[in-house]
Parts: sequence; structure tokens; C-alpha cells
Amino acid sequence: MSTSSPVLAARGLTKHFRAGHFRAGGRRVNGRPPARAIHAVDGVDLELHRGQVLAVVGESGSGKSTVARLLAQLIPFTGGQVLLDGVDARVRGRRAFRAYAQRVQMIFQDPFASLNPVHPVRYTLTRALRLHRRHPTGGTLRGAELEAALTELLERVHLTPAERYVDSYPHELSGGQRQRIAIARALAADPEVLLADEPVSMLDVSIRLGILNLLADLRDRLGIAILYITHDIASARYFADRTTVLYAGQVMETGDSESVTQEPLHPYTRLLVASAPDPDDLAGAGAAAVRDQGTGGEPPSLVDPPPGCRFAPRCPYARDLCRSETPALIEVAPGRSAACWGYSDRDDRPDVGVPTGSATSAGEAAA
Ligand SMILES: Nc1ncnc2c1ncn2[C@@H]1O[C@H](COP(=O)(O)OP(=O)(O)OP(=O)(O)O)[C@@H](O)[C@H]1O
Repeated sequence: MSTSSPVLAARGLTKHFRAGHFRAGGRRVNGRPPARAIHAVDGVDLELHRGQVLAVVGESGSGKSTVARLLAQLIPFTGGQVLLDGVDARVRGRRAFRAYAQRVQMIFQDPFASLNPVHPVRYTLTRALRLHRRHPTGGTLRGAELEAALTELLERVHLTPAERYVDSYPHELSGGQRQRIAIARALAADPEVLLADEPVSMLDVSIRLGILNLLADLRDRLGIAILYITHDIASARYFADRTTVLYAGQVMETGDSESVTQEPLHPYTRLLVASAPDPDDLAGAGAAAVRDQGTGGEPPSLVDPPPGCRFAPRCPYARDLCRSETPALIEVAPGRSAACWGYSDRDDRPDVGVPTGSATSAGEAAA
């Protein structure tokens, strides 16, 4: 658990997208189609600290990308706050956005789509440098200073010698090299935060590790705070200091990556860990129970989601309480929380089979 104050934080971050025009059954209200909302992200809290990676993991549709886009302020949020160094950082207008983007940069999943194929690397990086940096004498970055900055950027992402890459076009580069260019473009701003939305999922398995190691290097050498969005909990264990598990737009569990992946508290995290391909991602009896008792089924509809825990329909331990009231995040051990009634002191709590070796039992947790 980090004791420093976060560079970027979300408090109660909420995003409801407007959806179709009819209630189920097609009824109209007052002759006008009722507005329906997709509760893509609901009340999410998270913190990014300098020199640390936070992984946000979850299945497809759990709201991971929306969280990243909200933190990048590429889309407006419906509720909650984004805080930069503790200060409300909601941007209004282009200038404020540019100032924010100088400090908080995003890397996208698809390096093939995120680089313009008609421009060489030099053009892409020069544009980014000119947007964020000035020539020492003022004015636009140019000449020897520009060349030095281009070389330095390419070296930072380990594309050396720089002159081999600087005049290349995207189609001349591999997927991994393109993602390195996308990372270099983000670094042109000298950001304090990198929001990486599934940065390796479209890359060949053999080169994923290289990109994750590069990001780890930027975290360690430059002290950048990194948000790592992934559906692969095994890579979160390898790469992230802390991990937050998202399900149907809500945080289910958060803690240091080792504990979350090795001793998952929330039944949903146990399911994720149990279905991870890496045999090292063991999980104890809890995961086996989740797997054996079957948790088939789909995530709930995010349009007008029902009350209670959103995982309850798939949870083998769910009781009436889980289906009727939404559990808040409960601190189960220092720095470890789970949004599960099983860790509450309620008499009607479910018995979720607290994992062996877990820091506390349900009773202690609630004390
Ligand atoms: N612009 C939009 N308009 C309406 N609904 C949206 C929009 N963007 C996302 N959603 C919905 O919000 C929910 C969360 O989507 P999001 O892309 O954040 O999930 P995800 O966890 O990143 O999934 P994936 O891993 O498949 O990218 C989904 O139900 C999605 O359909």
C-alpha cells in the first residue's frame, strides 16, 4: 500500500451513456421515448501513484476502457470527480484540455489504428513535441534541438539507433515497434501519468513482454504513474503493483497485485483467477469452488441494472442480501478491499469461504 498522495485519482467516477429509446416491451412514456442509460461505470474510486502501475482488470464490457477514457477526459463524466494532485481537474474547453493532456497521456490498444499511415515517424513525433515543448529561445522546437528531442524520444522507447526508425512509415514497422512509437508520442509531453488501454492485447504474444518491460522501465526511471487496463489478470500480477477488479462498471476488489491474484477475496476475482490460463495463477479452494459450482452466465444488463451486487446472479454464494442491497467496498486487510457482503458483519451475510491465509476472517474484517 502506498502512503504517498496520488497524482491522479477518481472519486465516485460515473458514466451513464444514453441508450435506445424504449423501455423493455417498447412502451413510450408521455408519448416520448424514455431516455435509458447504460450504467457503464458506476461510482469507481481509484488512485494512481508516482512510480507505480495500477492494473484495472475485468471481462469485456466491464467498463475498463470507459474508465481510461474518463481519466483521459476524452469523454465527459456523468458524476464523480477526477483529481490531479488532489485538485478537481475536470476540463472545460480546449486550453484546459491541452494543459491536462500535458500531464496525463493515453496509449491505445491498437497501434495500427493509432498511427496515421501516410506520415513517417518523424512527422508524428515532431507534431507531438511541438505541441508540448518549446525551443530554448522560445517559439517552435526546431533544428538541432528538434533532432536531439526526436533521438531522445526514440531512445527512451528503445528504438535504436534512432536514425533507423525516424524516417520510417508505420507499414514498415512491426506491431511492437508501432506501439513503441505510440508510447514515444505520449512521452513527448513529459507526462506524469500514462493511461494504457490494453497496450499489448493486439500484439503478438512473443513481443508483449517487451512492451510491458518498457512501460515498467518508464515507471522506474521516470517515476511515471501508469494505469494498465487489461483483461489478463496474469499479466497484472507480473506487471502491476496494485490491481483493481472491475465488474459491470463497479469495483469488486482492490489491493496489491500479489494478494489479489494469489488470494482473491471476491468470488468474481476468484472466477477470473481460476479461468486465467497461467497455471501459476493458482488461487486456493475458493477459486476451485467457484469453478466447480459453476458461475456460468453473462454479466448483467447495464441498462437499469437491478439492485444488489451486480455479480450476485453468477455468484455461487449469493443470498437474498446480495440480491437486494449493493455492498460497499469493505476493507478486509490494510490496503485490501472487497465489495462483498461476505466480509461484512451482517448476520445474513453469505459464507464466501474466506481464502486460507487471508489476513482476516469475515468477523475480524468487520470489527
Ligand atoms: N459510446 C458509447 N455509447 C454507448 N455505450 C457505450 C459506449 N461506450 C461504451 N459503452 C458501453 O459501456 C459498457 C462498458 O464498455 P467498455 O468498452 O468500457 O468495456 P471494456 O471493459 O473496456 O470492454 P472491452 O474489454 O471489450 O473493451 C459496455 O456495455 C459498452 O457497450
